[in-house]
Amino acid sequence: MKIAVLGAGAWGTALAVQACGRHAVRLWARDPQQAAQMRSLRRNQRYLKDRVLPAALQVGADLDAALEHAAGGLVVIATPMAALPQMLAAVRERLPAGTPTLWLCKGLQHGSAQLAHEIAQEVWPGGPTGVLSGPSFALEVARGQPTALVAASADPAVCQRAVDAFHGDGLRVYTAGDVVGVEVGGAVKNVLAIATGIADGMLLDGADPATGLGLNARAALITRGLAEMTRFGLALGARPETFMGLSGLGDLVLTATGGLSRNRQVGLRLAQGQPLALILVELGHVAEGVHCARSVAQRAEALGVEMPITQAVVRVLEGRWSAAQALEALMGRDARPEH
Ligand SMILES: NC(=O)c1ccc[n+]([C@@H]2O[C@H](COP(=O)([O-])OP(=O)(O)OC[C@H]3O[C@@H](n4cnc5c(N)ncnc54)[C@H](O)[C@@H]3O)[C@@H](O)[C@H]2O)c1
Ligand SMILES: O=P(O)(O)OC[C@H](O)CO
Repeated sequence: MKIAVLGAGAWGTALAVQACGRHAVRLWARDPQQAAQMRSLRRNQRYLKDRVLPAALQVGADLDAALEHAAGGLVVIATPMAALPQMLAAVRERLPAGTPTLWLCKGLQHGSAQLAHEIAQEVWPGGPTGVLSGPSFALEVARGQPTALVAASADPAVCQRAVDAFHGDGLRVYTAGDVVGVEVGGAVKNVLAIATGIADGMLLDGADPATGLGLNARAALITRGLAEMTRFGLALGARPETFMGLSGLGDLVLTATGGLSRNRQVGLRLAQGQPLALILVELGHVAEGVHCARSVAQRAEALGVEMPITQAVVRVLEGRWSAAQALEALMGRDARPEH
């Protein structure tokens, strides 16, 4: 199969590397200098430097050439959420016959608070599109470590194309029809990973500094966070079982506890009092939870869905609350039934 991966960050590079053993893969980088460096060094020095790029992987900065390569095969959009509308518009314009297209980004659009498939409905109504999500640190996939993903689309043929492209060689790709649920899980887990990072980074008198507020607190945040994610998703029309799957509980556990998570790292450093702007510059990668926390909170409020952990993360990110104030607010809430 001919595949174009649009976006040469950590995740796009990892999936391109994984697929190029069996398919003709072309990886598009928006920066011509980065593309040239990747071709000469056979490494993505900026975003995924630990993995040598296989000789078979084509890398370039010509978007037309990448899309032409993928005609009739598969397009994978691996940019952050912010670039999704322009990427979808490019695919629609340059591949008018319609080539199955998946996005990997996890978030809500800043401002409109739209999920990815809602953007696609506007930009490319009826296009053969879907989402590929699930618990997956790029570095582990690039190294060939076992990973399970889920491809969701209203069109089963798009899910099948994702399976044909990526299933095998250490990757399992499950399929689903619940696009809303899969996208909500991917977006909200990033906000919750910031929350657990904050909790794990806080210092409490008499507690082990290595575990911050403690392991009890971390488990409580993950569980109550899952309840928030599920409430929000159900209000948007998702199916409850999706939140027990790879893109819900699976990705939440990975991102909230895994040291490789950028969103968790943001939380850990916020708890130490570091300024957000500095954290983001030093991170050098996108942390989607930072960009979408406010959108999740706004959309939940409009739907009448209570998301106190998300609200607390928004206030800490905006500098309106310290980590200690967020803890006080969450622990001070009235008692209530669990379900
Ligand atoms: N890294 C992971 O492990 C991982 C896993 C699953 C999903 N994701 C999601 O995939 C998306 C990309 O993550 P990443 O880790 O590759 O990010 P990254 O920060 O490593 O790289 C982002 C890439 O997107 C490019 N980019 C940024 N703005 C762009 C624009 N306007 N137009 C075109 N390209 C643009 C950058 O040049 C860079 O190549 C995010 O939504 C992330 O949540 C990441
Ligand atoms: O590093 P993060 O926090 O962006 O998370 C990466 C992936 O989404 C984990 O599945």
